[in-house]
Amino acid sequence: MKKIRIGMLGLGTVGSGVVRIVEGHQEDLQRQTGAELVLSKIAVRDINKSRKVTVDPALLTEDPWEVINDPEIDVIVEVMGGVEQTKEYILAALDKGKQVITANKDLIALHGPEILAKAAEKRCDIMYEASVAGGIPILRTLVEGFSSDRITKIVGIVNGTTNYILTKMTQEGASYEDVLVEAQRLGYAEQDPTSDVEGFDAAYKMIILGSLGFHVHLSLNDLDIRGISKVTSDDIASAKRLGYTIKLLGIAERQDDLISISVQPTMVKDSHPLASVNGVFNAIYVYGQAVGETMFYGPGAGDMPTATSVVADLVAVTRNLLTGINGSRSSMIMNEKKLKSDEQIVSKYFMRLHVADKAGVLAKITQIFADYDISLESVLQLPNNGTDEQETEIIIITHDASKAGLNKALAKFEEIEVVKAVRSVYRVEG
Ligand SMILES: NC(=O)C1=CN([C@@H]2O[C@H](COP(=O)(O)OP(=O)(O)OC[C@H]3O[C@@H](n4cnc5c(N)ncnc54)[C@H](OP(=O)(O)O)[C@@H]3O)[C@@H](O)[C@H]2O)C=CC1
Ligand SMILES: N[C@@H](CC=O)C(=O)O
Ligand code: NA
Repeated sequence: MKKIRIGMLGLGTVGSGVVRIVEGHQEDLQRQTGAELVLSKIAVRDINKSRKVTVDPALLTEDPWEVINDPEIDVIVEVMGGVEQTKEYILAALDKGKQVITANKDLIALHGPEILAKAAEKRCDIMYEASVAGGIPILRTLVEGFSSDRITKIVGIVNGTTNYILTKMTQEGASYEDVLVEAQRLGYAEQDPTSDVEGFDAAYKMIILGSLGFHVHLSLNDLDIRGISKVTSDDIASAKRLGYTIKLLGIAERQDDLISISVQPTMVKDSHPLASVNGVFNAIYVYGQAVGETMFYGPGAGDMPTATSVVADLVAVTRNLLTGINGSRSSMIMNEKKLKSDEQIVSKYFMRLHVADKAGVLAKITQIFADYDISLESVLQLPNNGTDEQETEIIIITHDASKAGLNKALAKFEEIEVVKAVRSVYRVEG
């Protein structure tokens, strides 16, 4: 039986899962591919570190170039993270005609076009199913399952760490800091968890989803990005009171070839299926012109779910190696990218305003909204909590409004004396 030799970069959370699956499911994998999958070399930072899996110490090296330059190795599995240096390793591996599998969304989102071009030039596979939504086979679904349709909207909970934090804050009143530490311990968070909580990890994943779904090269500058670090327990309580749940949503839309894409904490109506996606689970809603609404659900992070996707790529690459068709998917004709302006981005919004508690205040506020063509769905004045009888809070949900109009109204609130503070603003979905 033909042997396919695998060189790994990284043996942490995901890498350990890959070793477990390749070893534990070897017989099934052989039956499916017709080849033996052999782990040949593994680069780590510290070969003396204790590991979650047992591997032959002779396989380990602290020099990734030893893996890349090994002429026996057919496939590089990159599960170490990092961007610039890692890009160098991957480009070098492709240059040597090796197939590449990666779980690295930062790398693909930031340097995808260059890496894909190199893979196409060398007729090599570059596969990255694990980079988006851990265990959900969403990239293959977008590229293959939806190849007959025109995708118009992708809405996703695509970061497990923040969904885990928001769920614990909502259901148990847990503190943001405590839950973040727990998510790190469980292997969900990135090496630098700022990427999770400030929305960058989700943004990288939305860039990948949007690029594959709409056939354009999206980049970081195309997104509005807001994370969850400023979501307060008061916001969560207000959402609950009105029948909403706060979720960090990535939203990519295409309308007449105009695209908008963002990542932001969003008020999701409790009746919407995304509102009940909890814990480390992810879900991606895909709207296609022909198919209508579809939703894909599963674990978004963690060792075994993520490794499932890596090894599925390994099966696909192995099959391609045996039939000699590697690289056939690396080139795709891309559309010209046209982004919506702020006037064209339309949504409902929720906001909490801290205002003076006196006659005429509400009239002033609604007039400002009217000046910018924003009509209101509901206005709720909270009972004064007694700490300051001169001031109170109102909660507003708008009808569909342009982002430009909303920003102008918010700037106006800064100027008028009766609005003491804009406490929070959220997009509303569902
Ligand atoms: N954790 C998750 O749930 C998911 C992670 N990912 C992505 O998978 C990748 C890996 O994540 P994860 O497994 O969590 O990360 P870990 O930090 O758990 O593992 C990283 C591994 O890479 C090794 N490594 C790091 N830098 C180097 C280097 N310069 N040279 C050699 N080895 C190096 C580390 O070595 P050592 O062990 O010696 O320190 C470690 O084995 C990242 O790109 C991440 O974004 C994607 C989906 C889900
Ligand atoms: N840190 C990421 C890991 C998977 O991509 C997450 O929390 O989703
Ligand atoms: Na996936």
